[in-house]
Amino acid sequence: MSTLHLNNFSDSASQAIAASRKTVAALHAELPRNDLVAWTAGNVSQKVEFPGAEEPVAGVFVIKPSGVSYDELTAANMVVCTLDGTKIDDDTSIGLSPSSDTAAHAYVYRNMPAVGGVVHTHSPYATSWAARGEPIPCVLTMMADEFGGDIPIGPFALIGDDSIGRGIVETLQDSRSRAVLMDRHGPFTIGTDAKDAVKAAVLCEEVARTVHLARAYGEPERIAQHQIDALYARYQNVYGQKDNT
Ligand SMILES: O=C(CO)[C@@H](O)[C@H](O)COP(=O)(O)O
Repeated sequence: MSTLHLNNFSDSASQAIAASRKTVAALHAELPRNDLVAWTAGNVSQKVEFPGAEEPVAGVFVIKPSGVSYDELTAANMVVCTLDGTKIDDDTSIGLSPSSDTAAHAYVYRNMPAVGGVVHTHSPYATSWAARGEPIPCVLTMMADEFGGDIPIGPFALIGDDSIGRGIVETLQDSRSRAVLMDRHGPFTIGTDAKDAVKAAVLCEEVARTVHLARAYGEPERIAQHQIDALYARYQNVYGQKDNT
């Protein structure tokens, strides 16, 4: 744990961290609710950036503690880490370790500045594609909309250091996809914030399941590239509500 304490941040930064802890705790409930995880095997994080120079670090991220039941997750036991993955003194117990995927989340935040949220699950259909080391081909309009093409496979990597994070960044940095299936491991998704990354995790599992079911009756055909491009452009720019605030 670093010697940095929550008290070292300004009131506005502390409030932003507190709001993120609340958000991230609540979003973890979406993982079991959408059948994306077994037991405690999945995690959500969100980055909090401090644009001014007055804070002790440029940013932190909030992530769940490792191996704690989703029912027991609250804002108060969300762990706060600096962007190198070190837990700060966040008023949680000194023995409460962050998720075992913390180094992977930290690497993504350090190397993909536009990413504000990261999610990892072992959702069963997406993980079955990962187990085969097979990308999910873009055979559904929802895939073109949300992922802009195939959902790629990332390299095989061991948990515990930067390896998984490096694999995620290498695979997604030049891709439109917000999901990567780490080889023989499972999906990691990214978003502008934690909610956006959770949405990508839910939709990744949905398309993994649907394409799997379709393949029981034959090989579905990939959508033509120009149609994928048109679908992606429309969905990214027109779909949903405009934020007028
Ligand atoms: O891949 C694995 C375990 O097989 C990890 O992703 C863990 O399942 C994450 O659990 P937490 O440490 O986040 O509770």
